[in-house]
Amino acid sequence: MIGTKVEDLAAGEKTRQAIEAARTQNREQILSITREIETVDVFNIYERHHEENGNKAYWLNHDKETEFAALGCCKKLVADDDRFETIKFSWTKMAEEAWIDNPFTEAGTGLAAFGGFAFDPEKKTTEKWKHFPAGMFVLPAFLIARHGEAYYATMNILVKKNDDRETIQDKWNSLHKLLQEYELDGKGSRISILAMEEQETAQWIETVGKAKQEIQNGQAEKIVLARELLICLDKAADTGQVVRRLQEQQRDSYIFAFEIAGSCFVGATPERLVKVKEGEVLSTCLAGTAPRGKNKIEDELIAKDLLEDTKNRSEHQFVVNMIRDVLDKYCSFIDIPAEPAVQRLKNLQHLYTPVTARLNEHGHLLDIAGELHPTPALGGTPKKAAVEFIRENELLDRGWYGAPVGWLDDRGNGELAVAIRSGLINKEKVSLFAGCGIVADSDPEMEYEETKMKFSPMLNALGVKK
Ligand SMILES: C=C(O[C@H]1C=CC=C(C(=O)O)[C@@H]1O)C(=O)O
Ligand SMILES: [Mg+2]
Repeated sequence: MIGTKVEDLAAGEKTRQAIEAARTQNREQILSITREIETVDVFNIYERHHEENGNKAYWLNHDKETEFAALGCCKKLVADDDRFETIKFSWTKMAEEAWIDNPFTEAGTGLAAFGGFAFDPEKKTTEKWKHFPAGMFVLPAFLIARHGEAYYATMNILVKKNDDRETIQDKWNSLHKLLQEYELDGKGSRISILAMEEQETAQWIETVGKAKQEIQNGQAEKIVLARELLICLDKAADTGQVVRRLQEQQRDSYIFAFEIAGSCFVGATPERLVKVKEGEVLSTCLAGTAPRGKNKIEDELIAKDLLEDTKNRSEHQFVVNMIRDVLDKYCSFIDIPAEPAVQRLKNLQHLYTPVTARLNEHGHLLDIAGELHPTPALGGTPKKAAVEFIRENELLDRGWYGAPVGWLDDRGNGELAVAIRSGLINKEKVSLFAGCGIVADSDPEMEYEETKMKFSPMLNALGVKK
């Protein structure tokens, strides 16, 4: 692994500088070393890695070009108030101060952090989300990454004042060892569901009626309401298996998993919030839903109806308008097609409008994310009124559901997806979440059916057939 021989890393200039700085400044320094490695199974590494009460994360972007296994924790950034700004500030500072030995320019190599945000920091949090704060990004101890056909390993280490070259070489050697150990094939056991319980179905439908009333009274134009499905398994879920099934079944989605002290937030989302790559900005408007047909012709007819349906089109247009307004502040050359297209997923179809733009000089991914979140695909319009309605009326704690998750690197590159089609796994207890956009002419029963479709990807990943 990592070539045929273990490189003498300690001889590197950055290593020397980090050790020297730790001594002279008498404080810990972050040292980050990246090298290209031979082909590995990134997911297998994620699946097999285990640290009691530790952190790990997995990310596979929707076009399958970027894949990360982020293992352990070198440094954790946590934020409460002003969370997007706080994370941006602390991440930028950390990146500036770190000693980074990364010979590659590819976005996502070198120093990169993984994490996300809670949907609404002002909502009272419940016990089950206790490990998922308002904002949290982790600089992993080890990062195994695939960018296209190239594979990289990164070690992030806190160099203390008494550390020497040997300490650093030992840690690098342990990364080698870990990669060798994980070269085995991983297959887990099956899980079965003991009980499944919808949370307050009748009340949920009532809340949809209340949201419609709010809209008819002119307090809001759109409000997204979510509901929760509680599942009890016969044994603690094999979260690796769940991720593996999501990968196999949800081919056009972002696959993510954030495991923190035994709790795992996992999902397969089709919705990009924002991506920045060398100043190029990509965002996605995704709202408006219909089922898949039984065959090609039925699929086409449903898609045509979806494109012509005024209720779904209005749901969608709120998202397009808001994303345009936010990007206008931070970008130039904004390109948004006038009409949506249809995006087909395994279990449903969505109205979809891709957005591209060029980031202005001082704009940052987290500035855009902070203003976009929640877009009217997850919050509503206007944002403030919708979020307040959700806070007061929704009977569940969304935690990280519906909020941005993803990664950031030290050069302003990164990607955040909207964490939908997801669930929180706490051993044998699982909470799945699904929501839908309520507009003036929503039918509560139909909205309920729509959320049912949106549970399918996670139910299938848990091994439940619809
Ligand atoms: C809130 C969810 O979906 C959003 C994204 C796409 C389509 C949506 C809709 O048509 O209602 C929702 O706005 C969810 O899947 O939990
Ligand atoms: Mg909808």
